[in-house]
Amino acid sequence: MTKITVKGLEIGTGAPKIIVPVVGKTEQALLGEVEFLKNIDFDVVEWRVDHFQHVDDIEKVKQMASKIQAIIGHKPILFTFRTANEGGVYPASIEFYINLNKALITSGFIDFVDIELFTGDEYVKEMVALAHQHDVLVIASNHDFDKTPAKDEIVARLRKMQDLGVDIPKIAVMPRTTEDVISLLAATTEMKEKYATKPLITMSMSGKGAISRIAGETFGSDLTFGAAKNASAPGQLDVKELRQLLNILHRSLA
Ligand SMILES: O=C1C[C@@](O)(C(=O)O)C[C@@H](O)[C@@H]1O
Repeated sequence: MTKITVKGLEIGTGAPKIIVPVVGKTEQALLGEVEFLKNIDFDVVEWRVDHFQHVDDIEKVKQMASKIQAIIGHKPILFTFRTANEGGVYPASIEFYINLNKALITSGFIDFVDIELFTGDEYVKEMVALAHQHDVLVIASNHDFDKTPAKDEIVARLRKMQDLGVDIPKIAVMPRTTEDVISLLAATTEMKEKYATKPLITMSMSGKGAISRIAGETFGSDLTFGAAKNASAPGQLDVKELRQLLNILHRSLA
């Protein structure tokens, strides 16, 4: 499996790396969250721009991205415009989704961009090509906030993302039963052991699925989301406790 190194962070080896979301609505709230991260032990910051009150203003979004980079740019920055269909808070047209992502990919302010698989194969391929021209890595994503698809379907979606050329495939699903959590973990291991040529991110959401957010080193997920001030999805653990748990499991595996 190839590992990826971004701003000195090695992804795909050792304990899973921690991504912390920032979800501020106003400029002040957002920059406050980013400042707060200066004293937090984490690996990647995710700006969930769909929470930002000026998300519809591309110039303002670029300005904010430059401010975030100025504060915390020694760590990798992931730009995520989550659509309402997949759990985001701002309903945007596909045209706007594409334009905003393109503007940020070419801005020089981000290291990773999140692109949703279901926006379409051609679009994903186009974004991958553009991102790679600008030294930006692509995390493809898919979310099901209602249920957990069958194991084979989860593996098929992750393989499809990989085949489209993205750098990190990601899937987040909602468990209704403990068996659903086991399906997500089994899919992760199957993907990792049989097909993966890239690092992966998988998680089962909510309290029931929280085990999947700490056990990535065992089952094959290379990054995990933890909350600093505010969570961006159900089941995210506090970043400090998350690091401790990841380190405990890493030591027992070593
Ligand atoms: O895709 C994901 C994963 C996530 O939904 C989670 O369950 O931790 C949180 C989101 O902010 C992120 O973009």
